[in-house]
Order: sequence, then structure tokens, then C-alpha cells
Amino acid sequence: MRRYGKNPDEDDIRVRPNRKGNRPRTNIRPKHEDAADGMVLTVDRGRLTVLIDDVPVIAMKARELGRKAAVVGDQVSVVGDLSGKKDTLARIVRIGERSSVLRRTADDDDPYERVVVANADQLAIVTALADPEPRPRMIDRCLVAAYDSGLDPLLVLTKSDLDPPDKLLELYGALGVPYVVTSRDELESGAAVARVREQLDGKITVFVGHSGVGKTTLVNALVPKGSRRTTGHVNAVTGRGRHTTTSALALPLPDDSGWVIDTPGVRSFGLHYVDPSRVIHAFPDLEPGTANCPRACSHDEQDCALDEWVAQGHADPARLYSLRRLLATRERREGD
Ligand SMILES: Nc1nc2c(ncn2[C@@H]2O[C@H](COP(=O)(O)OP(=O)(O)OP(=O)(O)O)[C@@H](O)[C@H]2O)c(=O)[nH]1
Ligand SMILES: [Zn+2]
Repeated sequence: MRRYGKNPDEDDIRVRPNRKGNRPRTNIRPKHEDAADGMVLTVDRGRLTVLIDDVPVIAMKARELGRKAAVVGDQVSVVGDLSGKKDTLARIVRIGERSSVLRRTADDDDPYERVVVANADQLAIVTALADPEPRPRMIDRCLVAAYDSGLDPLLVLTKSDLDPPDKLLELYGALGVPYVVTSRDELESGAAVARVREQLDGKITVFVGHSGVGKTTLVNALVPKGSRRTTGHVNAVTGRGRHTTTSALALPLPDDSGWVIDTPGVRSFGLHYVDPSRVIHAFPDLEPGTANCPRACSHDEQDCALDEWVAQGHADPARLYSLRRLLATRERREGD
């Protein structure tokens, strides 16, 4: 016999005995009416940390959700033990509609796309100006991922004490990507942090960058220990640091001024899924020129109407050149 109460299953639509008789019960209850809403901070081997009313709660996905995975940044509804106490495990019963999804495939040939982060507004592409040398193709691939996902890109150029940013900025000038430049001195004085924060204000920003570019240094400066209250506990639970986790981790900026989502180990983005027609949305000056393109035009082929559009003076040739350079990064080359 199934009993109501101990482990209430919200899908159960049987009429609850109404001993007091003062509240009419219906057997058509909304699903999971008592669920609490929160945001996924990190995922570790099927265990998700969800921030609910400032309390990090460990939860797993309810079976009824099927194959759909909840990812960092997802807004979810949770039932069960929400105390956040050790060894408790709540259940995620609903994943909210996503305003954006940042996807990648492990490889360009890998048709299985993974959603890395949901609901982010901005992608901060962290690149060192030297040590390690900047890799423009890697930056381009990240830009394509941002444009494809509908995230605003932001270039964060670190280590300007080692090399000036001029050359790189020239390369990205035509794209009009916003940027901030940081150096060791400015990190220490706080000037760099203030400048970066300005760009993050009120937004959910995903930080990507490959090893050694200074991402950890920057994130630590942006999100000081004191404002990690919520995730200090998480770290103890997920053991981040003790073993490597493949998940992103959401960290609150001080004074509720936004979120930083740190992504370990995203060296590049497999771009298997990218649809040129979504990327072109990021080029509103070129987009009208695609009206005469052949069907499913890659915008990087002989019959593409954009050459004509630019030749007629409707847009800057440098913009078309940049678009094509970005689209070309979909073909993986050695070193990507
Ligand atoms: N010269 C200089 N060095 C910096 C700057 N920022 C960070 N570094 C150094 O660069 C090295 C790498 O910095 P991290 O913050 O660990 O880089 P990361 O991108 O997080 O790298 P992983 O931890 O390997 O993922 C460290 O030795 C930092 O001290 C900077 O602005 N200027
Ligand atoms: Zn075209």
C-alpha cells in the first residue's frame, strides 16, 4: 500500500483525507505546489547544489524529468529536505525555461552537445597578452559560441604589464567587442577589479579561458572570500579542490551585483552545433544583406550575397572579413 505523507510524491493526485474538513481538497492539484525555487550553483556527479533563499541545498534530479539535465545557472524547483544540512538530499522536480544556453561539444566531430551554463547574459573571454601568448583562433571560437548562444561577449585582456594590448585590439576593432585590460599592479591596487566589475554589474557572466591566463587570480579578486559564504559550504560538499570537477561554479558578486560563473577546463569550444544564421544576428549591419543568399548559405561561400552587399557600400568590408574569420573557426585546425 502506498502511504501519503512520509515521502509525498507530488504526482500523486489522490484525494488527501481531509480530517479537519475546513479546506476543500481537489484531486487536480497543480504539480509540485510546495516546491521552492532556486538557482543551480554547481553540479558534481549527479549531485546539484541549488541556492534556495541563501541556503545551498544538495539535490538530485527527479526521475520524472527524464533525460533533460539541469545545469549551472538553471532556475529549478525543488522538493524535499531544504534545510541544507549535511547528508540531506532534495529533489529537483522542474527546470525553468532558459533565457540562454551556452553549449559546446567536446569536439567538433562530436554531435552530442552539452549545455554548459543556462541563463547567462555575458561571456567573458579571458586572454593573457603574454605568458601564455594570446591565441586569436581560440578567442574567435569563444566569440562564435557567444554569438550563437545570444550572450554578449566581453574580452578580458590580462597581464598588460607584460605586453600592450594594441595588436589584439586592432584585430577585434571591427567586431566592436567590449574589452577591459588588466595588469598585476592594477589588480593589486584594486583599479582593475573596479573596471571589470563595472562590466559585470547586474549580469550573470561566464568566465572562460585556458590555463595560466590569470582567470583564477581575477575571479579571486572579484569574488573575495567574504562574499563566497554560499559556496564555501558547497566546496566542502563537492570537494572542489580535492578532486577535479568538470562543472562550472557560480559565485555571487558582492552586494548582489551579479554572478561570476567560473568554468574550469573549458579549453575550447567544440562548435559542431553552430548555425551561421544565428551567428549573423550579431552582425545587424550585415544581416539584411543575406536576403539574396542561397538557401542555407554558410555566408562563407562563392554565391553568398554579402560580397555584393559590401561592394555596394552598405557595410564595412572589415566587418564581413571578421564575420568570415569567425565562421571559418568552425573548422578545427591544429592547435585549437
Ligand atoms: N604578470 C602578470 N602575471 C599575472 C597576472 N595575473 C595573473 N598572473 C600570474 O599568472 C599565473 C597564472 O595565474 P592563474 O590565476 O593561476 O591562472 P588561471 O588562468 O587560473 O590558470 P589555471 O589555474 O591553470 O586554470 C600566476 O602565476 C599568476 O600570478 C597579471 O596581471 N600580470
Ligand atoms: Zn550568405
